[in-house]
Amino acid sequence: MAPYVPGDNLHYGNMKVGYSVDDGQETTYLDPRLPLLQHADLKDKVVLLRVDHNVVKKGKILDQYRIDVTLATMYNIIERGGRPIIMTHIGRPYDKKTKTLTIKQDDSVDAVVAYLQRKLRIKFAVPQFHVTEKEGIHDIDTSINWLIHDLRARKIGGIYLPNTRWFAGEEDKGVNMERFVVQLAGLADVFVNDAFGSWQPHASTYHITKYLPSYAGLCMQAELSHVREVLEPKHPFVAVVAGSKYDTKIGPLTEIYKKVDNLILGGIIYNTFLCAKYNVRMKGVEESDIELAKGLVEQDKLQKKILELPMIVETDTLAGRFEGQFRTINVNDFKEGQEFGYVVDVDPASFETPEVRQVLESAKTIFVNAVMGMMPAFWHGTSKMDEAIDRNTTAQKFFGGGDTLQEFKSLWPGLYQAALDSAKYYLFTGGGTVLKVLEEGDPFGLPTVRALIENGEQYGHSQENGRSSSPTRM
Ligand SMILES: Nc1ncnc2c1ncn2[C@@H]1O[C@H](COP(=O)(O)OP(=O)(O)OP(=O)(O)O)[C@@H](O)[C@H]1O
Ligand SMILES: O=C(O)[C@H](O)COP(=O)(O)O
Repeated sequence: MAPYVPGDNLHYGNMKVGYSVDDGQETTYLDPRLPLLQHADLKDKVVLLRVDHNVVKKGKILDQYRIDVTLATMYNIIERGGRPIIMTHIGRPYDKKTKTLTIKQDDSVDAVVAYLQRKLRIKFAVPQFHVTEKEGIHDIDTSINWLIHDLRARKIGGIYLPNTRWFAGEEDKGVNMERFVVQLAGLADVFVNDAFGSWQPHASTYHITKYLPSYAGLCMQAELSHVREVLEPKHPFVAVVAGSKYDTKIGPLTEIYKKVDNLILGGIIYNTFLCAKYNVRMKGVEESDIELAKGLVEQDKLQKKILELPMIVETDTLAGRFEGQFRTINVNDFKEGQEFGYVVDVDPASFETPEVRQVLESAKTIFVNAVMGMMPAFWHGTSKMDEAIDRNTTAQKFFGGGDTLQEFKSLWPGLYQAALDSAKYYLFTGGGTVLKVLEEGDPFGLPTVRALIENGEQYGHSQENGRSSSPTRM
């Protein structure tokens, strides 16, 4: 952010009446081809803003961080005369296997809208559209024009669309997608993408840029700048990749493997790796995923970068943590062909082995995506991991991901609060996105960011063609 320089009319004699304080934002450098929100003409424009407010679980917000970091963009849009229509996805309501879309109130944007209304003291309207069973919403019908009329007339502060993944076209690649994108584009004059965490090229994150002048929001810009520190890490570099989103995270793993000095796996990703490596089977781990993990096992045979957490927790039921129904098993005792129940956590003792301690204590950069165990019952491994990582006071520590941040906050509230202000920590809104950047080797190669750059070139409003060709100061 450039310092505020008062104009002549703000000087009375020798007295200065306007001044700015340091906003604490460091100078950041972005690809000059990226069109920035600051350069968009927003006056009286309806602005379609895509955010990643995917923070709702069972209808409740667990950690509002992902919302808070987009407030600056909302403020910027409104302050410069823009009228916002906001949209986010929540959860994964489309089941790829059964090809059905389930709309549950628990995945609605209502909790987010209530939070924003409390925080900003402005009114948001949430339009309702016709829902087809198992297929979701097919059309944005023209009833929304009433709301847009009120938005332009400033009777409401903003419109918040229903969960983007409730629309049949969001994840589709054919006619449904085209129809949805055209309807979305028809609502607004300008598109702003502030959803760093939503890297998947869907209708509302990617295809929309074909139809509207598009810009990167302020949260997106900050995250793209910081991701360089993970891309060009100080070594030794340790990455922890865990959680449940095996389908979107296994791809990046083989590339990340090349960049790290050590890789620690947890969650379903670790289970799948163990099944492939030791030829054992665990409940809930798909055969097709085990096949995919074999490449990683082969890769590790020579380089041995994957640091095994030896003690893991097996349970008979996924319903909770019930005495007598879960136990610790040791990877070193595995025998080929063995079959286990659900493996749902890493035993905290795994973080006390000399090898794991040494790797975590000597690291200069640590990146953590996701949690070690199935939440909320099996939090013990994650808690110990957070503690072990914090013991390293010299490393740069990066945490990224919706659940990652939520659990960090609920397990270690004091540490989480300190991390927000610490130069040694940075919290990314998207963990999967950082993995994708590590895979691509370039933050501006993310499909959603590339789409903004291409849009800037198409409409001639990239920074290069616009205000500045020098690196941008935020
Ligand atoms: N062993 C396990 N079995 C089942 N679920 C697990 C297991 N380990 C972790 N999980 C679940 O994984 C989820 C977190 O993984 P996920 O990949 O969504 O991470 P994230 O932090 O949200 O990152 P991102 O922002 O990239 O999605 C949690 O809901 C947790 O309960
Ligand atoms: O929570 C996340 O990681 C982001 O919101 C992206 O969600 P997705 O992996 O379901 O696209």
